[in-house]
Amino acid sequence: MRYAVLVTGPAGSGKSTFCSSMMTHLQASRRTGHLMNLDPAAEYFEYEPSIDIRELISLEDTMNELDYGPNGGLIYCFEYLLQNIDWLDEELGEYEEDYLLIDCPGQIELYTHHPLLPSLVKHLNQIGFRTCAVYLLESQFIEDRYKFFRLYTTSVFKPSGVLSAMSAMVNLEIPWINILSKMDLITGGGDSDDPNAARNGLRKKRDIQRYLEPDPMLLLGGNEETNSNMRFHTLNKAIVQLIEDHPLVQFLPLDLTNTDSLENALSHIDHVVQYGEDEEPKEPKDLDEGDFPEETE
Ligand SMILES: Nc1nc2c(ncn2[C@@H]2O[C@H](COP(=O)(O)OP(=O)(O)OP(=O)(O)O)[C@@H](O)[C@H]2O)c(=O)[nH]1
Repeated sequence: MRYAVLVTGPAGSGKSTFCSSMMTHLQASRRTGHLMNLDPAAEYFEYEPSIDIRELISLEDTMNELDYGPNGGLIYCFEYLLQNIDWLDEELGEYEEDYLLIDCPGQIELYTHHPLLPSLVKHLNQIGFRTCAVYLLESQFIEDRYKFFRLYTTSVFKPSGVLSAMSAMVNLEIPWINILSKMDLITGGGDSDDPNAARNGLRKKRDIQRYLEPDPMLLLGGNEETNSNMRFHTLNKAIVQLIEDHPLVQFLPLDLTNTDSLENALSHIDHVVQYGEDEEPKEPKDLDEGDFPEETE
């Protein structure tokens, strides 16, 4: 059996860094894998991919020759890949390695409502790959609970981290792991001179648990909402209800600077790609109840 992991997530969420850390970790664990780049606009890789869509087609050439913008160009590149799927089959050859890690582009439209990735997954299944996806969301999202949970406004309405993960899951319909990336940036609050820093850090970790299994109750009592449109509020209320009624999205925290955390992510991937998703996902190892102090307020 061959295994493939689609590494997805918004731009800058850490997909390429995750792929290269995972490749290094696989090697250190005496396991093997191959990295495939699916981003026709990628410029630099810390870990050189062995299969690269840019050898078939590049975004820059597409934009120059067809006068497309970056989003239209990306879609064209994916359509071109699917029309020339023999190229991919040839590149994949007889790989029987542990994993094919597929580093995807950062345009979330590709995951949330285009049929292109589902078509690619279907093809991989047909040629004998068991496929799962990881969806990375930056841990900084939890610093703004509105941005994490529901619609928020800049100049336009934008879907939150939870909503975009949810719509990608629904669009792709394959075994799935959501990962909260860049956990090394969650310092735990307070600087090192602060005598309460360690305690604050643990309290912050406790809050994080409410984001790993998204608890929309975190939104109650907030007053950061600035949008005065009643219909916006009503819609957001319905979204909160939806998240509560359908707890589809859960996150695994990942700190790439910590080998145990990487191993934990890899063992989740191993499990999900082989057996599908558990009814009861495993508890993240590094956030046991015992790690947290009693709440005093
Ligand atoms: N501190 C920290 N920084 C990270 C981590 N992962 C990625 N970064 C940084 O975040 C930035 C984006 O990382 P990438 O791996 O290129 O993200 P990406 O999702 O592949 O980006 P696109 O391909 O543009 O969608 C880079 O500056 C990385 O060095 C992490 O775990 N911790």
